[in-house]
Amino acid sequence: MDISSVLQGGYQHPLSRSWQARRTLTKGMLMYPIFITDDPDAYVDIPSLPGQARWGVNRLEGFLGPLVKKGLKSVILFGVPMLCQKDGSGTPADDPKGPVILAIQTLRLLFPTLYIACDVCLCEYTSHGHCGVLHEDGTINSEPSAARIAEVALAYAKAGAHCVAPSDMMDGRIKAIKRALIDAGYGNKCTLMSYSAKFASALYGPFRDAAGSAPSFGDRKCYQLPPTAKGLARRAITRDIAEGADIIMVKPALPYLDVISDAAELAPDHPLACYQVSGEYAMVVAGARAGVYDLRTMAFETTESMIRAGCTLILSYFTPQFLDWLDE
Ligand SMILES: NCc1[nH]cc(CCC(=O)O)c1CC(=O)O
Ligand SMILES: [Zn+2]
Ligand SMILES: [Zn+2]
Repeated sequence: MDISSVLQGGYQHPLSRSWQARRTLTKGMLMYPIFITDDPDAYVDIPSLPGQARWGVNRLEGFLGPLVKKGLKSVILFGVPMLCQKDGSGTPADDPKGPVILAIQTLRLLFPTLYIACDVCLCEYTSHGHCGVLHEDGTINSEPSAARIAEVALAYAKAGAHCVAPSDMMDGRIKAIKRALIDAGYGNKCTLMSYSAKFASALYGPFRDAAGSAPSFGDRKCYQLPPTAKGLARRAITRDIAEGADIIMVKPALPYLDVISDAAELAPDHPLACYQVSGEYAMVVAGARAGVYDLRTMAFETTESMIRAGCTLILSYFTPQFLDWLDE
């Protein structure tokens, strides 16, 4: 064989093959999404998200204690209110007795080393189920939406969140949140992670089921990006950097690896997150159950593809399993 043809043959040992990775998955790269509900003793399985549940605040110690021992470094909280009175501006989102604020305070006390991020959105708390404040005709009213989102983000920062992550997609919200954090003295206490390139995806189904946050009319296509919108995604990433985002996120992950790679090029000096969303997780689990592949192999393959594309942080429902797998 000609020398110039030799490629694989030079790396016959598994260790030398592992050196082909520019970066490998570590526990610190994983952020675990968890659902907090307002019945403090609740533990309710989510059938469309196998292995995931809605948790009451009193259950968090038993749920997360063993994971923190295994090396869990960060979580992102989603509020799932069942008992509250929803309204047009999502008033329960920053209720000081609401599940998210109580969970932040509880987790800070229980696990001093755990990094606590909070999803910030109105859809779980609005009567119409949309992510912002609406005009009378049902269209998004951007300015009051951004102002309201900033109010909620600041309340989470004041409760002790290390990171706020707006997933609403309203224009101008990154600037509004950064301003609100700085003006209230939280500019150097709280990270701002923007769901910058969030696409209108069919893969959010299990999440909406889990969070009870499906819109009561219409869809989210006017504020989430069309799946074909490579250019709009690039503009959103550039805009959010200019508006003060500390971390950029792409969501979903696997069908949008090119966008992750674009983000790595547009924001080379920022941490870059991606969210392997509920439907992606459910697909990987369903395929394994159908015998298409081995679950662990596929979980690693999908996650490593995101790292290869440029991510430094992955929001993953597989986090508890990876804490075991990465020790083996
Ligand atoms: N703003 C709500 C929100 N925040 C995170 C997700 C999706 C997460 C997942 O599917 O795992 C969604 C759903 C949506 O926008 O409809
Ligand atoms: Zn929302
Ligand atoms: Zn959200």
